[in-house]
Amino acid sequence: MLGVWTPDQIRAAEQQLFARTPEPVVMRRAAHAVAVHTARVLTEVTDGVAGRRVALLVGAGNNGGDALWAGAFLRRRGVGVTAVLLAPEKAHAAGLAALRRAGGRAVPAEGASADTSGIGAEAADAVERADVVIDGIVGLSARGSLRPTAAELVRRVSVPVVAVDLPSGVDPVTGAVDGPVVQADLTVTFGGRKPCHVLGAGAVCSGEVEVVDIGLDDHLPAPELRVLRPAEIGADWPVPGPSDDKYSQGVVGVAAGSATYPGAAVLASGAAVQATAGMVRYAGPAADVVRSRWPEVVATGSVGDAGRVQAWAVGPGIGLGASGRDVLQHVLESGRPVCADADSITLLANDPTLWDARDPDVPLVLTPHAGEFARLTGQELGPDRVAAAREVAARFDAVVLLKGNTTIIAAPDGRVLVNDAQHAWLATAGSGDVLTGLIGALLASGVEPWLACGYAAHVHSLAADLAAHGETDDPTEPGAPIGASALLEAVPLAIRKIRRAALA
Ligand SMILES: NC(=O)C1=CN([C@@H]2O[C@H](COP(=O)(O)OP(=O)(O)OC[C@H]3O[C@@H](n4cnc5c(N)ncnc54)[C@H](O)[C@@H]3O)[C@@H](O)[C@H]2O)[C@@H](O)CC1
Ligand SMILES: [K+]
Repeated sequence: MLGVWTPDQIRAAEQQLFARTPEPVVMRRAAHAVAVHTARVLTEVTDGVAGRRVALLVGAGNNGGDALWAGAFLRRRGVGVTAVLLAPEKAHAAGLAALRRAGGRAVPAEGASADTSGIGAEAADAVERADVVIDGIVGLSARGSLRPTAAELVRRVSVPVVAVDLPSGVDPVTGAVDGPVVQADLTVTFGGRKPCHVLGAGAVCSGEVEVVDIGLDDHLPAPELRVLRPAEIGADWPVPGPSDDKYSQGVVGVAAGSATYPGAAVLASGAAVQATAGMVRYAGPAADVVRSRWPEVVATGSVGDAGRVQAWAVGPGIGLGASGRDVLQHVLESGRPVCADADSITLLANDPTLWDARDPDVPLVLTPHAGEFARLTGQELGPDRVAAAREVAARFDAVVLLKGNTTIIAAPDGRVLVNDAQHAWLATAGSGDVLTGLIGALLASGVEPWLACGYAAHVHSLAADLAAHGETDDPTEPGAPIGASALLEAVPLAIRKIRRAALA
């Protein structure tokens, strides 16, 4: 797993490091890495380093200091470097001196200009003629989006941007963006990923993220968030072994859909079929439709007749009436792990006595989208989705998978996984039903619920990406919209892909 640490965790570790290694030494390490990566980007876009031009956007703090020192290192490789100072009187003194000693220039961002923007002519010229821009406007101490002068400079950038630590304008803790922001091609960060690199708009604005070792590792506590690597999901994805039979791999029960709306039943059952090789039982009024689409599913009319299962996936399309409530109650009373989605979340929100049906020792997974989350908690979801998911996981003693372009998976003990889809192809009717089936199947196979959600979320978003790109299988090519059936069809491709990653 990749760790993600909050700015507070990083700052505390940094203080411990500074007790042993002086701050300027650490900053030079950080800045040197920025310079090395910028040189790589320069080579990619201009086929060379010496004689190329780099503009540094420099704010008031140490983030700007990193940029200035990176500029000094680039000067040594023959790059023409101009620092554009957003707060000239507050610019990092040692970094600025290092840049000047190395032959770099520094100009104020504001000054007499040819237009009404207030951007000085030299600053405008530096940004517009640069081959690569380094964003050192603001880092870990960022508050809010870019201020007007910085925003105006950033608006003029039309070349690749290397962000120091994080793209300026994103909230370091939540990844939220509510105004002008830097869109980086590459973010060079220090010691470990920060939440803004993996959450929401921040993840998009970060571009590629390079983590540089500056000696913080020994001082970092357990990470606040974690991101699963495809290879580890692939290595752990349940597949049959020589001694397995259909029962030993886990039987999943699917309680979804209705006679009028059988789609949810077909999709959730199909996802369970595609996810693992054991057995899928369907229980509900769409039994005939499910059987005709998925002949391998053992389908019955009601949960009472379903037979033994190792886990239940319940909710999509079961309705909010008495029959849906009965289904949910039966499933919760079964003493088996349950993935409760869609209508079951609303049913739980409408009737809190349903919580009494649950055996507290048996894992429960809740998979709300923002609307269901608000119903369940009685309050709207704010920008800090991680804190919200963690709080609700603890409150309901359940694993909470909060849906969105960035999926947050919180366990009751506070562990949080993040899955950033990096695309929006999953925004299609029925995709949630597929996710429910995937999670149910993994629970039945005995995968720990928090990980089961992480595995399912990853395969779900990967399958959508593969389906959208069809035969090209190339995410840099334009994709085409998909429906949930195409998503479902791509699930085996996605599983093969992560299993292949595990072999590499
Ligand atoms: N934490 C670490 O381990 C290390 C941190 N380093 C660098 O230090 C940075 C943090 O430095 P600082 O704490 O000095 O803070 P920043 O450089 O992030 O911010 C400096 C100042 O900018 C102002 N500011 C906040 N939001 C703003 C906005 N939206 N627009 C304009 N100005 C804004 C604030 O008043 C703040 O004091 C990191 O991001 C990283 O680049 C590195 O030098 C190496 C080690
Ligand atoms: K920055």
